[in-house]
Amino acid sequence: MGIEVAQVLVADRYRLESPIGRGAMGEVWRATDEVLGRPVALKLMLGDDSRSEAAARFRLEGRTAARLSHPHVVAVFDFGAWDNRFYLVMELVEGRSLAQELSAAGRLAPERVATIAAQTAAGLASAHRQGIVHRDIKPGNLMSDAQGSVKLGDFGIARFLDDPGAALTTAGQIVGTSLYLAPERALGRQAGPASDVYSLGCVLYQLLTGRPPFQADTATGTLYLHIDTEPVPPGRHGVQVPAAFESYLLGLLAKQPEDRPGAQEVADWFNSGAWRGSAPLPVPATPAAASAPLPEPARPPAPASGPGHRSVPSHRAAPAAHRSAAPAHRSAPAPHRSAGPSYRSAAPGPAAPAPGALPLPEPAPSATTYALPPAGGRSQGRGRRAAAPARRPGGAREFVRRRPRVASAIAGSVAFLVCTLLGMAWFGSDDTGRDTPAVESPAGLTADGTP
Ligand SMILES: Nc1ncnc2c1ncn2[C@@H]1O[C@H](COP(=O)(O)OP(=O)(O)OP(=O)(O)O)[C@@H](O)[C@H]1O
Repeated sequence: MGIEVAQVLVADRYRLESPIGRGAMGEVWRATDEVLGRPVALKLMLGDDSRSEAAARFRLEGRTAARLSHPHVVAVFDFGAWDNRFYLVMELVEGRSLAQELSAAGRLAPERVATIAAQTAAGLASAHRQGIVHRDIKPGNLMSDAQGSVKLGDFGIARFLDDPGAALTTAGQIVGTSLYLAPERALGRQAGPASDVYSLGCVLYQLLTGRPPFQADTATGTLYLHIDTEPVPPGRHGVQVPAAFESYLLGLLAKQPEDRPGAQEVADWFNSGAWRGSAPLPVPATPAAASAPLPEPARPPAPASGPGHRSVPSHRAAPAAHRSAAPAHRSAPAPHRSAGPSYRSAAPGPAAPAPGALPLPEPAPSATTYALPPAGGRSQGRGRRAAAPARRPGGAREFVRRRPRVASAIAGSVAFLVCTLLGMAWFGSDDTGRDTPAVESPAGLTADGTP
């Protein structure tokens, strides 16, 4: 469905020059705006069904990007229909995507990744301030211009926080790329700004190490890894990354959205140069963290498990992994961030040397829609089994810390039950008690323990 003849004039204004590339929804052309006499990028929707999801994505992308004006967001100039197809006219980014940059280099030096982090986070923060969640942060959607400046593009599956209905997500489906999908989204919850920050963390991790933090051999398996497996610290992949950079990066990958810094905070931190710090960021005490063994690498998971395997990501799953393994600051409570000191307090130090050449990373898949496995299903054992080793025993204390109200309600119920039983025992010898109706405990059990 490509344009066969170049030099086509779209909407009497945009002259198509040469194709740049093609994504799932459209083909992007280098074109000239004949009215303003400037080069532009023109995305032409594939197919001609203006009622299709692609059309909705196109409209959404136009509407979304039109709200934004930021040096690190690809500007959108125009949107319309021509020859039964929608088109979107954008700022032409003369350069390449970070996916291409990564493919060429294998992995990028910390200095470059820090610059990318600061710029992308700044672009993201501007979207978040407008109430827009991008939802598809990945290397292919980050473009680098001739000066190496990064621009965030492709708002085709973005979501307006004030208009959830605008998101192109069918109930029970998750839109995005599994390699970069935040745990809360893998669990079927709505994306928020923190979900973008998590995705950015995945991208930065991949740029530094040449591999994404989580990857199984199926998309669903990857989702489970996001939910309950701790990322391997980048340094353990043989990459020389300043300690402050590494621990901050792991903070972006916190399982709980509230434990991640905001996009503007990320931009400020990287801009400050704090990432060069040679000491890890101060963290709250989690004794097991420093010496914890490496979690199971997020690599080819074990074969599918048999019946009875719990395949549905439960909301309890994430905290279980959250409290395990390496990056201790992940367990920091939210105020840790809002007060601002910890992530930024590491003094700038000498930059680590750039890593040498390494094997090429695996190509990133394109945006995909996933359906969550049905509750109680058992077909997704592969990723789940790979994820399982990340769980650690001894979660009661952490549960109390994270869910104090639930914990105190449980404790109250138990105390009530114990008192009731003690009372029964105390007065049990009295025969008058035989006519007393059974007392029902909060747990729904009678005093003699029968339902
Ligand atoms: N404004 C732009 N300037 C220059 N190149 C662009 C621009 N927008 C997109 N491209 C390039 O055009 C190609 C296709 O982009 P497009 O956004 O359609 O798809 P994608 O992001 O690669 O995949 P998908 O949309 O399926 O996730 C990519 O190589 C991208 O880098």
